[in-house]
Amino acid sequence: MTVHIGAKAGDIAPTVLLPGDPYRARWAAETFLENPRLVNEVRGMLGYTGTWQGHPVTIHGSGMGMPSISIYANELIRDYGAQTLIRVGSAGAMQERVKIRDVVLAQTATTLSTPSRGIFREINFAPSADFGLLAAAHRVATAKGIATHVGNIYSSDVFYDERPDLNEIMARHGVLCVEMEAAELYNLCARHGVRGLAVLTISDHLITHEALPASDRQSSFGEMIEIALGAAFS
Ligand SMILES: O=P(O)(O)O[C@H]1O[C@H](CO)[C@@H](O)[C@H]1O
Ligand SMILES: O=c1cc[nH]c(=O)[nH]1
Repeated sequence: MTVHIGAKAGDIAPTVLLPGDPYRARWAAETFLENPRLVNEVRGMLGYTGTWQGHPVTIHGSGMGMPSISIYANELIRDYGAQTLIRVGSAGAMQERVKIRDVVLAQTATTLSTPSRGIFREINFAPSADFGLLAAAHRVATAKGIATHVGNIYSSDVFYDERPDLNEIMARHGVLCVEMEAAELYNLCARHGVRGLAVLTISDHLITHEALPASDRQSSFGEMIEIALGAAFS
């Protein structure tokens, strides 16, 4: 057990999927895993472990924002030995060609700052996905006929942004979408030498202002879960 995860040693699989929403963790575990069992509910941050095609998998909420995912990713890696961490999250599209419900594979994550800034100081570290996982996710998606966008995303500290000029600059530099956790996940995976990837589904559109309801964000993003699971065990 750790401060934030009540699972016993051995209850967490080496492969962990990390949705921001703990209820998406429950939905994904009940929908995609065989024999899912609840292994954590400290602070309501639900975590389930089961198997997928015979492979042990944990699906655990990360909470919203980089400080929150930092807590869970640190404990999962350092205390439970997680080796592969795949964020499965929602995101807001920043390009017209990226549509609602499209899937984005985050090759890199641009930020203004992350919880790791205190370590990196003058270094503009480039948070990047594990290439093997990224390539596998692209192969799995292509084989399933799911079109994906692959590229740079924006990991923001805020959902309600008072700086529209930042979005304009990001969009002009080809950034595909905005979310709130991937950059710090990539920083931590690099630091600890484990594999990290973010697979995202577009839930909002910053240009058209379309937005999916909370119920869809919780329990209708199956394609990204299938891509994440397929990539983890390719
Ligand atoms: O749907 P999740 O995975 O929580 O991801 C996105 O949704 C939350 C904001 O609504 C942030 O956590 C953002 O990154
Ligand atoms: O961080 C996020 C997540 C979904 N949609 C957004 O606009 N921002």
